[in-house]
Amino acid sequence: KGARAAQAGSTAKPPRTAKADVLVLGAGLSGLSSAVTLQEQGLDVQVIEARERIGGRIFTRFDIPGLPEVGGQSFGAGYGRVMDAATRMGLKIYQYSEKRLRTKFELVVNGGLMSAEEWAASPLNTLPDDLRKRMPWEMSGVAMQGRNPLVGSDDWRSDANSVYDVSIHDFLSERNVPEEVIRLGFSLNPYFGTSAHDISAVQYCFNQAWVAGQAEIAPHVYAIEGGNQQLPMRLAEKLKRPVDTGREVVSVATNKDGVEVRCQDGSVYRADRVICSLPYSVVRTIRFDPVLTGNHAIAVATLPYMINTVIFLKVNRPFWEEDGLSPAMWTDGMLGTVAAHRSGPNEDVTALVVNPRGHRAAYLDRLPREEAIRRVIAEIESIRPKARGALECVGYQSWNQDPYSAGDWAVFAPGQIKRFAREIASVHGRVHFCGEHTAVANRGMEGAMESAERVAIEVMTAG
Ligand SMILES: Cc1cc2nc3c(=O)[nH]c(=O)nc-3n(C[C@H](O)[C@H](O)[C@H](O)COP(=O)(O)OP(=O)(O)OC[C@H]3O[C@@H](n4cnc5c(N)ncnc54)[C@H](O)[C@@H]3O)c2cc1C
Repeated sequence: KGARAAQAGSTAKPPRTAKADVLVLGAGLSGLSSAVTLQEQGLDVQVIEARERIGGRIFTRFDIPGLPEVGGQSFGAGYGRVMDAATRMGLKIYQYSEKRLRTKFELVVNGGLMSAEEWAASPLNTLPDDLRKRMPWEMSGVAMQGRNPLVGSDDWRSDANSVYDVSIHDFLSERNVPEEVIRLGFSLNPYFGTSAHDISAVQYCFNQAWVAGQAEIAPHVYAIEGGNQQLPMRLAEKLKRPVDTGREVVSVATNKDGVEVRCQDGSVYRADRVICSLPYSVVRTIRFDPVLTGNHAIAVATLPYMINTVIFLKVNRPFWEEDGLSPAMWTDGMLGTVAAHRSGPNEDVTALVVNPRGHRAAYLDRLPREEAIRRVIAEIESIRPKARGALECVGYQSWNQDPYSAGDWAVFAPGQIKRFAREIASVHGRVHFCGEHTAVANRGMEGAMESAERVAIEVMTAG
């Protein structure tokens, strides 16, 4: 409890007692969006939030030049709900420039830089002959090409597709995709899970179908001017009752009169209905009375969350101009990927964003923070000697170590989609569930908004 309070930066406010029609747990995008909708329908809504900050997994570092995003970065042309909400909140959407998106990766294998030609000829490259000239980061696309059985992005939960609910490794292996293609594409810098073995093929197929659908509308990527976190902040400003921050929910009890929610600091809230928007990685630490049951309980207890860390390194000298290479790197080591953050009118590179995922992020999590930072900078300096003395850590977010997310986005292990995807947001008496993990046809921020819409209708139509 102490550690959580310290992480939340909570300022020992006195405990509160309050009552509302609807209590929303969590002031991320899904919780706030459902709260605003229900308020528009005339309900009295109170949102409570553990952190002192609004926005959850949308987190803009307003204090770092260039306003880098620590969480939700960007969105595609099919993010209708996000775009509509941003416009309604008076925010401006801009299109990422080509320059910002297309920073060329340098390849780092075994701790050393390799050009495309060197990679093609390297004994470390054990790809089949026809793929030797392709780069490792292309392998997930190569493997999935022409092999996605999903028709659209909303049929991933159907009975017909449950036969593909095996690991992405087994799915591809059965289709004769070579081991090395699978390893490079799905186990080194995985977008989902920690390796090709612990993630459902349907998860990847769903994502691929969804991304393709976005690109079909328009092949562009967007963000909110001045930082994505402004969207949840503006939504919060619309609420008649201010969001109660620094209140960490520890129990949810339902009786014949309604629901009682208790917080770690002793605050007690009562309401007719509760919307729980917290990630299941956190919900599983909360006491429910009566307890959750069936496949919903299994989902809450076991749904895995991505291990993902975002590290911002301020660049005091453009060392890449000295070694003539791109600042961005794809590595097969501890750093994961290193992206170049561009800001300012000329879109100069002002920071490197190191993004280890899966086992590599978990490894860094096990080190004391100072040591992790030291090793990350030392690793870059070893790969790029001209970077010596040029880097300074200005932000370090391990989403896995953060007690209020306990991971990044939700992912499905093999067999879990078939087992519980359709019951993942079952109504528990007077308690309703939303959040990106419960979305059906979308992912990320748009998934959070989609789930908010569904849960608001659920509450409005409840007896
Ligand atoms: C590194 C990263 C990159 C991403 N990139 C993208 C992207 O490019 N595009 C995209 O669409 N999406 C992206 N996402 C995902 C997107 O940010 C999330 O899907 C979305 O913000 C989730 O919203 P939510 O409301 O479901 O959950 P959350 O934002 O997590 O909201 C839940 C809220 O509950 C609060 N809470 C937790 N525990 C308690 C408790 N015990 N008591 C009270 N409150 C509690 C949390 O503090 C939080 O505010 C990214 C996420 C991360 C982390």
